[in-house]
Order: sequence, then structure tokens, then C-alpha cells
Amino acid sequence: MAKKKRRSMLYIPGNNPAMIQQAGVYGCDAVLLDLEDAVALNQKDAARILVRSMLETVNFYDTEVCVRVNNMQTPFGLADLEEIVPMQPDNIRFPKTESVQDVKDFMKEVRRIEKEHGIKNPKMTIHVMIETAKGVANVYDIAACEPRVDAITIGGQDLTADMGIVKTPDGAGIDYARKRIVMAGKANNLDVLDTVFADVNDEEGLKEETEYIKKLGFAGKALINPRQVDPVHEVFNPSENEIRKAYRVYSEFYKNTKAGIGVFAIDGKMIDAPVVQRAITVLEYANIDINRNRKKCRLV
Ligand SMILES: CC(C)(COP(=O)(O)OP(=O)(O)OC[C@H]1O[C@@H](n2cnc3c(N)ncnc32)[C@H](O)[C@@H]1OP(=O)(O)O)[C@@H](O)C(=O)NCCC(=O)NCCSC(=O)C[C@@](O)(CC(=O)O)C(=O)O
Ligand SMILES: [Mg+2]
Repeated sequence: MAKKKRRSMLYIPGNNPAMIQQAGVYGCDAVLLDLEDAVALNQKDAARILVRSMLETVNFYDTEVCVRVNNMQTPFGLADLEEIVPMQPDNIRFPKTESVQDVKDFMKEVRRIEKEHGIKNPKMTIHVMIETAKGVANVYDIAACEPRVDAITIGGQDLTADMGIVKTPDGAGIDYARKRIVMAGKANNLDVLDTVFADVNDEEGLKEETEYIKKLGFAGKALINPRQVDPVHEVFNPSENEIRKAYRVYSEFYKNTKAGIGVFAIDGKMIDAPVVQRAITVLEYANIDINRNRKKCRLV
């Protein structure tokens, strides 16, 4: 089965039933039902109950559903898990993760609750959020420590707050963290997801930032408004030209491999195994099924 795309993950405040009810029609790849920073302290209990009942009743169609709970150091984290884990959304987002021990403590509670509810083969995965300098320092070990973690993400608002710096449009203050998180995630075969772009009226700025993080290796971006979905998809979807080039690389490779040739040139540019691998990634993003050919034409 093709890997699920996570180009766009839309935050929806967990205390807003009207927004959550429409979650399946925004066209984003995933929704992030938020119990953390989008919810005021005096709304935490109500939001938790609302999100649970929405998970029971709303049709999210094929949109992936992730719930962001509060950190375990807060008075709300454990109560969130008690309410949400039995519902088994597709994933749970664990904010402000700082160490391997944090992940272990979190997973201990997740597993205990699953056991108590007779959930035997849980499919729910975990997204860890790196949002502090300490988390950035420990990121490789965090990314490697738990097999149910399938995505890692940077929280740029909290990270800049933690570092005591201003979050500038060029992303200078979080650039090192972004790159470090990408490497840690890639080394552990995780999806690496970017932080929100806070100005919902600046579509050009959003696209520029998305172009940049795509080049760094991020698989997608958290969003805060449905208006941000299309511009982000536009950046992540390969253009017609990119698809044509990738298909040409792939078909030439197929022909050459059959003739026993491992490296060749197209229009003067060398094509070898990594170039073909990148072409395959483009074709997969464009939903072009190459599996049938791939069986005949292995890269390794
Ligand atoms: C930003 C704004 C106030 C703008 O309001 P505006 O009213 O100007 O928006 P408009 O465009 O006018 O709305 C037009 C129509 O869309 C509806 N609509 C709007 N937003 C919608 C939505 N999200 N979902 C569904 N529906 C939506 C709206 O109800 C209206 O519907 P209708 O009345 O029917 O026409 C609003 O969008 C909003 O509240 N966003 C969510 C904010 C949020 O969740 N923050 C927490 C997550 S970040 C974080 O925690 C930082 C982080 O942790 C994260 C990390 O990086 O991962 C870190 O540390 O960095
Ligand atoms: Mg945050």
C-alpha cells in the first residue's frame, strides 16, 4: 500500500465543534485536533470531552486524524490520554518532547490504557514534537527510541519562545533545528513535518517557506487555516515537467538495466541509482503506480 501523504496537517482547536464537524471536507491530508495550545486553560476539560465524542461521531472520510494532547508535566496530559487513547485516532501528537525518558513515560501510559481497554494490536502511531532547545539537542535519541513513533515535527513558535528569540519570516533562528530534526527523522525512517506559518493572509510567504522546507526534506507542514491547504499542496505536488522528467529517467533506467548498463546519461546528465530513486519518489508523489515495473527492475 502506498505511504499516506502528510503534505498538509490542519490544526483545529479542540473546543470548536463547528470546525471539527467539517474536518473531513477541508481537503487537507490530516487534521490535528488540538487539546494543547489552541485551547484556553478553562476550556481544557470541555475540549477533551468534545474531541472524544467527535472521534466517535464525525466522518473524517480518508483524512488522517491526529489528536494533540497536553504534555505529561501539565495537569491535563494524563487525563487527555485516558480519554483519547481508547478512541484510537490514527495518531497522537506529543508536544514539547525533550528526552528519551519523556517518550518512555508517555508510552508507558499509552500502553497501560490500551491494555486496560483490551486493545491488542494498536495501529495508532505517535508524532513527537520538538519545541525546546533541549529537545533539539536530544533529537536523534528521541527519534530512535520508540517503534510506534512514525513522525517527528518542529514547533517553531514554542522553540523560538524557549530560545528567547524573535521568530523572523526568514526562519533564521530555527534553521539549525529544522536541519537537525530532518536528519534525525530521516535516519530513523520517520516523516518529518514542519511548523505552522502564522500569517494566514500571506499566501506568497507561505509558499516561499514551503518551497524551502520541501528542499530541506520535510514531508509536509502543519497549518492553522483551511486557506493554507491549496498553496501548500501546490508546492508539494510535482509539476507536470517534473513528472515527465522523472518518468523518462525511470523508463530509460528500466531499458538500460535490461541491457546490463547501470550508469548512463540523459541530455548530458549522469543517471545512476540515486537519481532513479529520486525519480521514483517524484512518481510516487504523483500517484503513478510503478510497482509492477519495479518488481522487474530492482535498484539493488
Ligand atoms: C488563525 C485564525 C485565528 C484566523 O482566524 P480567521 O477568523 O481570521 O480565519 P478566516 O480565514 O477568516 O476563517 C474562514 C473560515 O474558516 C474557518 N477556519 C478558520 N481556521 C480554521 C481551522 N484551523 N480549522 C477549521 N476551520 C477554520 C473559520 O471558522 C471560518 O469559517 P466560516 O465562519 O464558516 O466562514 C484561525 O484560522 C484559527 O483559529 N486557526 C487555528 C489556530 C490553532 O489551532 N493554533 C494552535 C496550533 S499552532 C501551535 O500550537 C504552535 C506550535 O505548537 C505548532 C506547530 O508548529 O506545529 C508551535 O509551537 O509552533
Ligand atoms: Mg507548540
